[in-house]
Amino acid sequence: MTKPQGLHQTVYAGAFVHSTDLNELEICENGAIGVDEDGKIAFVERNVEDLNAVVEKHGWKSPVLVRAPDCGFFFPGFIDTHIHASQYPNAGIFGKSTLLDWLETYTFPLESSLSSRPKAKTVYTRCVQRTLSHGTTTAAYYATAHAGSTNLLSDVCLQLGQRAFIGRCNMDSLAPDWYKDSSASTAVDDTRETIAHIASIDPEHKLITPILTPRFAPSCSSELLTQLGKLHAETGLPCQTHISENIPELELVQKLFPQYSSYADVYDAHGLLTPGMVLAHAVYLTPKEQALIKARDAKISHCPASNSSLSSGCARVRTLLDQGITVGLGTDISGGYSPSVLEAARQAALVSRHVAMTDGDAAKLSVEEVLYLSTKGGARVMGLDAKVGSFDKGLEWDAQMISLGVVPEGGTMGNVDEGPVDIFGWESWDERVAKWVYNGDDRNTRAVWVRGHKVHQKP
Ligand SMILES: O=c1[nH]c(=O)c2nc[nH]c2[nH]1
Ligand SMILES: [Zn+2]
Repeated sequence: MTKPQGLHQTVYAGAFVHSTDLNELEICENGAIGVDEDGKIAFVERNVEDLNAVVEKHGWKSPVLVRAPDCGFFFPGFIDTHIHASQYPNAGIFGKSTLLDWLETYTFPLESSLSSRPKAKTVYTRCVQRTLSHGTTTAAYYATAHAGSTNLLSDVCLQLGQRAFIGRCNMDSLAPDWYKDSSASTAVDDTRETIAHIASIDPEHKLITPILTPRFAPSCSSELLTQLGKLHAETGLPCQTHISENIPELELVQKLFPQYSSYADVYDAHGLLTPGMVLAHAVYLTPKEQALIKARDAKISHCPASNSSLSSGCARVRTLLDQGITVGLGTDISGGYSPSVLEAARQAALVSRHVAMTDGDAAKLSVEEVLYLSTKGGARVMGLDAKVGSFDKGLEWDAQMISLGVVPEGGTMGNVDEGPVDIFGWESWDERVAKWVYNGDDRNTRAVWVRGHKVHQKP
């Protein structure tokens, strides 16, 4: 992918909402954001009364104008810091299973079946279309152990215009014979093949970046973790894995890696606990592990819907944030049932209230905080905060246009197709945003852009 083709100077006018900090959401009712031909934000104007004067001030001749709907706003694209594209067909299918039996019963058979390229193409195309339609402009994907199908996922993301991190799943241990890497060295060779493929289709990683992906410690030999640690140091590529998701998994790690002091220490000892590492779940981290993660500046992907679905536990997000650890949100399809980061944000808020029932009110996450985690926090987790996550000059235009339903006078049912959020007109802007967080879905996502390119339009 080279310079975006066919872009015009565009002014996005109307309300915009974005996070400036963990606790702070800027809501600008009359804004104008200018996006240049490279898909970058050239100016952000507030309290705009005369749009022509703004355009003139910036010396723009005849830009394209895109207006937010009357009861709507522009919002940064969501960043899903942990999602298994290969598990998308199983979204919602988990019964009463928990992590280790869920992997055996549902997950390995489905992932293994994606050795079929036509099947992988169907699954990946639908997954990317679906997540785009929910406003996900960046996703950190797990594919499968197959290099060929993993490459196909990179192709699909590039073609459909989604910013993505693509990881071939490394697993040479404790998995069925019919679905695992035959050795550490074949696993690394296959991973190198996926890195080379991305270099051939997007050499500058403008949209697609490889991400090293040891599935989790129990499914990797020490030799494989060592080799991936070396590859991480050699290439500087980011890395993702799972950590401390449920109790039997912790016991398994203790059994398999008795020489290490903790789960986090296993990754650390293999050169994998670095600023480029994204650790999903982190439900049962000890204070010592949290301190180690903070010291190494590794990042955490909070996956609340998955943690509830597989009855894994409740991650202590407030504690992690208070330690200064960088946290983002993950849908974790298909441990999680929904491809929507908005749903993950809602679940993060609700799970934090369950935590508050035992730990106290300070654990509660606000609307502002969960929206931060789903955008700017996610960008920091993925090392993208100089590119995306908010509406600041110089960042790329990864954005979604949200519309909320306006209830007509008399309350007729005329416009229920506008989506599940009913705005009566007397709500403050803060309240409108809160209603979107707790009730909204993809029907409210009217259009989505990545690097200035429109990648989804509600039909
Ligand atoms: O939520 C999860 N999904 C997975 O696919 C997986 N593999 C190991 N551990 C895991 N956790
Ligand atoms: Zn996962």
